Amino acid sequence: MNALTLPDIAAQAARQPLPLEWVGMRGIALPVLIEGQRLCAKADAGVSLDDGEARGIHMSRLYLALERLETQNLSAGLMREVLQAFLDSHIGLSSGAYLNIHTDLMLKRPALVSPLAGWKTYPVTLAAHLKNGMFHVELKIEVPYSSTCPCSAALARQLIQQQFVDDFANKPLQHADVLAWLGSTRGIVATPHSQRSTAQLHLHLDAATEHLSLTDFINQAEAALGTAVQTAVKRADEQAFALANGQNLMFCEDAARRLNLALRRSPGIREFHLRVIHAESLHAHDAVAESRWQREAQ
Ligand SMILES: Nc1nc2c(ncn2[C@@H]2O[C@H](COP(=O)(O)OP(=O)(O)OP(=O)(O)O)[C@@H](O)[C@H]2O)c(=O)[nH]1
Repeated sequence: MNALTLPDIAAQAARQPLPLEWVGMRGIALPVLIEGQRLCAKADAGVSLDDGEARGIHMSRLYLALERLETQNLSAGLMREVLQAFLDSHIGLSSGAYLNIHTDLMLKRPALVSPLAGWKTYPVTLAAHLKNGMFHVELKIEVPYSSTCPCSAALARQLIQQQFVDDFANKPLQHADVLAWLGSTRGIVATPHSQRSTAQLHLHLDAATEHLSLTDFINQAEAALGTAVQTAVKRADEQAFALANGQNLMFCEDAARRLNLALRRSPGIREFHLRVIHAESLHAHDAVAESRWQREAQ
């Protein structure tokens, strides 16, 4: 039997004629290049099946069109090229093409004070579609950070004041005594609660953006929050981190507002939806805030 005699079920007529919105493959293993970094990714590739009479799409054509993602830096333009290849290989069958790339971006981050550095991963999804000639690309990034509760900090300060009143009642204040007291556990009888938190950024990018810098978006988000989680840490770094947390006390609402204001200044974004999740240590549930923004039409 040769290739010409292989049965081609996809070319048959559908038994139950009906168009389908999305047909393709999910979770295709694929090495991709992002900002020069070779990353292990999973791709979802699909097209619409507009011709309800057609039995099936041609999965292998979508699969093979992904090949160019192995050798070229991932960009909006490259994703558009791949989507166009999906459509070109499904003329008469499909008017919409879809491509999602899921990966973990790895960034080496310096310590706050010491000359150390270490790696952090940031889950990333790039989702693009090309439909009736309209191209659309979105980027989802998760950024971990630390948040310290401002209310808890104020309550702790009040207890520290009360302890000071108790310990120094009716005593003349001596600089050395106060300094020693501040350095003792009595000088910090209560501590505010803080928690590892996550910002989920869902960015709708300008379709014309050629240079896609995920690192820039992550850096902007971390700078706005001021309390990025650390990698390699010595005591000097931990002390600097404690200071950063003390200087950036935040409810989830504060974090959402900070990110909103930073991202709307960021070039290349035309719309976003963000969610911050504070995995509370005070509660067994999370504190969550969401925010949206859309650039006004010019
Ligand atoms: N459409 C479709 N194909 C599937 C599915 N599951 C597995 N396949 C297989 O995917 C393989 C590739 O499909 P095609 O791209 O049409 O393969 P082909 O006919 O050899 O390639 P072309 O000549 O380019 O059409 C076939 O062997 C299908 O049986 C499915 O659920 N739907």
